[in-house]
Amino acid sequence: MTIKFGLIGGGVMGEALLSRLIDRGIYQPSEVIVSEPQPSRQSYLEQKYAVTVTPDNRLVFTAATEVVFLAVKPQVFSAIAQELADVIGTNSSPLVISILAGVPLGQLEAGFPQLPVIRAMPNTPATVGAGITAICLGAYTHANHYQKAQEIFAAVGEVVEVPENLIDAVTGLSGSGPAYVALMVEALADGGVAAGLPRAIAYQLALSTVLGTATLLHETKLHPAELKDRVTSPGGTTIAGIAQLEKAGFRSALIEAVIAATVRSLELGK
Ligand SMILES: NC(=O)C1=CN([C@@H]2O[C@H](COP(=O)(O)OP(=O)(O)OC[C@H]3O[C@@H](n4cnc5c(N)ncnc54)[C@H](OP(=O)(O)O)[C@@H]3O)[C@@H](O)[C@H]2O)C=CC1
Ligand SMILES: O=C(O)[C@@H]1CCC=N1
Repeated sequence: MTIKFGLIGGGVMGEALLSRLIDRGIYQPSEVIVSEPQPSRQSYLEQKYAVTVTPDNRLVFTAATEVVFLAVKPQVFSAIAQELADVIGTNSSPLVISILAGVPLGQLEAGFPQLPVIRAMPNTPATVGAGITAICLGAYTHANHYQKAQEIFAAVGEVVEVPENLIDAVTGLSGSGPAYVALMVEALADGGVAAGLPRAIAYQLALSTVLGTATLLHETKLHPAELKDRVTSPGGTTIAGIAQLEKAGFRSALIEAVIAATVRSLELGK
């Protein structure tokens, strides 16, 4: 069968995408080739997904007819672009999709001259199909490339299109955001333990509270401030907790976290 989808970098995000694309039948395992340097990781991916795995990025690039998906760390992008330089144009001009934080379309298009390129920023809930991905389109893309990227990222959650000048902010918010939320769940559970709850129950309560609140906001479209007001009884427990959060700069900490991650994303592209 023809190899249609090539994945360069079979790490956390590469595997998240790969597993859902195969699960959803968007690509058959026989249509996929993955390059990955680590032998233990190679055999893991080969056994789990029945795809072809190789250490050879050039082979992936030349074999894939539809899409080459870049899921390596931004720091190795230049080395990979150099490694692929003389095979670009020797295959069927695949759509290149990059999820590399910070690496701008300009650099991607310089690395893959004349090829359609899409820069994207997914997030780790993609692993369970609950991700959100922002995409921006390069200069050589057409409607069919946009549709292909939509199809691929819809397999792992929601998709939004943004102009490229917003993608670093997307990275600071939803790309990095799962770590902030995980930290919050952990800290809430710690608070429960400090207040006397057993660890397992504290964790269950913390996780369910975050999940339930997100579902409630999502389904009712309530404004977060409105939900906060509904929980907060006059002279009650919640306002006592909120006063403490405000004293500790909770909102400001989150705002500054998103800004710092956005700035770091911009730095990664320099
Ligand atoms: N993690 C996240 O939440 C998100 C990450 N991203 C972006 O996704 C990209 C990948 O991140 P993530 O999956 O977390 O990172 P990982 O380190 O888990 O995955 C990168 C993979 O690429 C492999 N690799 C390293 N060098 C090469 C090479 N020269 N050729 C081929 N493969 C190579 C690594 O192997 P080895 O381990 O042996 O070095 C590893 O398996 C990054 O650019 C990141 O900015 C985007 C959105 C969210
Ligand atoms: O931390 C990072 O750089 C990557 C990009 C977004 C999430 N993880």
